[in-house]
Amino acid sequence: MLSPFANHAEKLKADFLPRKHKLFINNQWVDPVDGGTLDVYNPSTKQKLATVAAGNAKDIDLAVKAAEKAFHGPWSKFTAAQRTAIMHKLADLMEANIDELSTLEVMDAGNPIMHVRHGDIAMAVAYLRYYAGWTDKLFGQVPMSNSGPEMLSYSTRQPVGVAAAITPWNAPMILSMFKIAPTLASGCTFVHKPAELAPMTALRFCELVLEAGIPEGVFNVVTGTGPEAGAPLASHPGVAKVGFTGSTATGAEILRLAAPTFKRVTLELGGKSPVFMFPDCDVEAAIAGISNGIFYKTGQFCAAGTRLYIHDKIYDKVVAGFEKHAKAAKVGQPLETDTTMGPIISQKQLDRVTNYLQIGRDEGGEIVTGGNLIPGDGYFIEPTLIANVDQTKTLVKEEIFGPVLVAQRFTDAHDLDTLAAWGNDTQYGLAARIWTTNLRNAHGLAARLDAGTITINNGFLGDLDFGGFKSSGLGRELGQYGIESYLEHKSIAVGF
Ligand SMILES: NC(=O)C1=CN([C@@H]2O[C@H](COP(=O)(O)OP(=O)(O)OC[C@H]3O[C@@H](n4cnc5c(N)ncnc54)[C@H](OP(=O)(O)O)[C@@H]3O)[C@@H](O)[C@H]2O)C=CC1
Ligand SMILES: CCCCCC/C=C/C(=O)O
Repeated sequence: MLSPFANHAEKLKADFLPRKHKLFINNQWVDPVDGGTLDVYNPSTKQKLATVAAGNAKDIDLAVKAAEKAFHGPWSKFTAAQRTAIMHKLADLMEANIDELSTLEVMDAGNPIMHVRHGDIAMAVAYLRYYAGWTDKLFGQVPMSNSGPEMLSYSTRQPVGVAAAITPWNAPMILSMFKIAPTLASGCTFVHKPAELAPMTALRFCELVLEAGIPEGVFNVVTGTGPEAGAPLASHPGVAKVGFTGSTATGAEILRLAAPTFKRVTLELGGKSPVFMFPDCDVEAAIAGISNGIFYKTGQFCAAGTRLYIHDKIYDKVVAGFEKHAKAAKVGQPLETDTTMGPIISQKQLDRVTNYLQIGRDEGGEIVTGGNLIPGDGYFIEPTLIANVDQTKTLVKEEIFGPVLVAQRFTDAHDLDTLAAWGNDTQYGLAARIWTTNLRNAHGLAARLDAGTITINNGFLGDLDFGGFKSSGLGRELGQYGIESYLEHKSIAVGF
């Protein structure tokens, strides 16, 4: 069946993709100073998609200087209402181009079109509009004075300055938007280093920025590698804030790079999120939840529920149910609208997943379903469930970042403290999922778990902020907390 998105793919192949892609600095498309390039590949075909510029420290310096100038330029005179209006205009442009943007992101990152079109990109538009509503709600305070009527104290908030974003390949547009929207709402300016494996929507987005009329220097994109472009951005003295999503190891490096100039840093890092399934839960809903949760982005999702703790009474039913969903899943070309799961992003990531599967086997794990590569053009692998594991096993502790679940049993003999201790027994604390209709189990376990986002009878994310405990990160994105790190607080005391 020809995908209704195929015409967008053809148009992109004929026009946007073959262009000489440059860096976007000061509202201009510019060549990188040293002229480097990087090839970008489609993970579902292994074919070259495009060639982009490989920026380095010199280009980062130009971009940060443009952003610094813009921070003090016309952008600083924009009223809150004007920032709101321009953000809505950008959101309108995203909506007008949503099928094309979604198709481009699918070709670049490999996630299924229906997830990208109706999930990632639609949500990115929603987050842009959400933060457009925050521009005039960034209040300071006026306390009752401790010093009596002789003094008036008040606080104000102001944008921190240049905000850098360093983003990964698994959800390129939405993870960028987690940073773009609060940047624009707060009045900061922006320099973005997208992932070298999937930078194409970040570049197409710059054209919408131009069309929306965002002033020069406010929004800049430097493509390139982590060490060559990401590191100089994270350490640049002109940058006030770094928002990073990616691996825990690189997050630690970002903190180190940002420390000498005391940048505000938010990190959204890895996860190994537990899923607790109690016998009183809606078992079919829970099976659908764990299945969709691991099909989503082929398990390359930081908050994926990957460690199952299933009550003995429903264990066999859940495992059989997942197997049925896994066998029925359509793993394949992500531009086809009935595709359930796309490819892994690259050979390196596929090797990482298969290496973990081998470790799982070597440590005595039983592959209940999946475990095999799927022959074809891209980096495809079956959704996999591994049983016969316990807390000591590598696959229960480490982030795999692929479509792999590990399952363990619990019984009535295990109390909430024991379950929470298992849940908390990793370096991570990003998300946790609880399936039960018992209020005591639901809220009692949620209270005991160290995780930034806990869902109860819902397998995805919540409506509030997003971020993690422990090695899963620092700070929060989204919601009210998500804009805090883009603002400084200033306390002013007036004597009479
Ligand atoms: N939390 C999440 O959502 C994600 C977690 N991961 C985890 O990370 C593992 C490895 O993936 P990987 O792509 O290497 O993730 P990284 O954390 O290395 O990459 C994320 C971003 O950081 C950049 N980067 C890399 N090194 C540096 C550096 N020294 N200074 C500044 N920026 C840098 C990358 O650039 P470049 O693209 O050039 O590498 C990319 O833009 C995955 O298997 C998964 O476990 C990965 C992606 C997302
Ligand atoms: C439709 C909402 C998608 C949210 C994706 C968030 C991804 C996070 C990550 O993997 O870091």
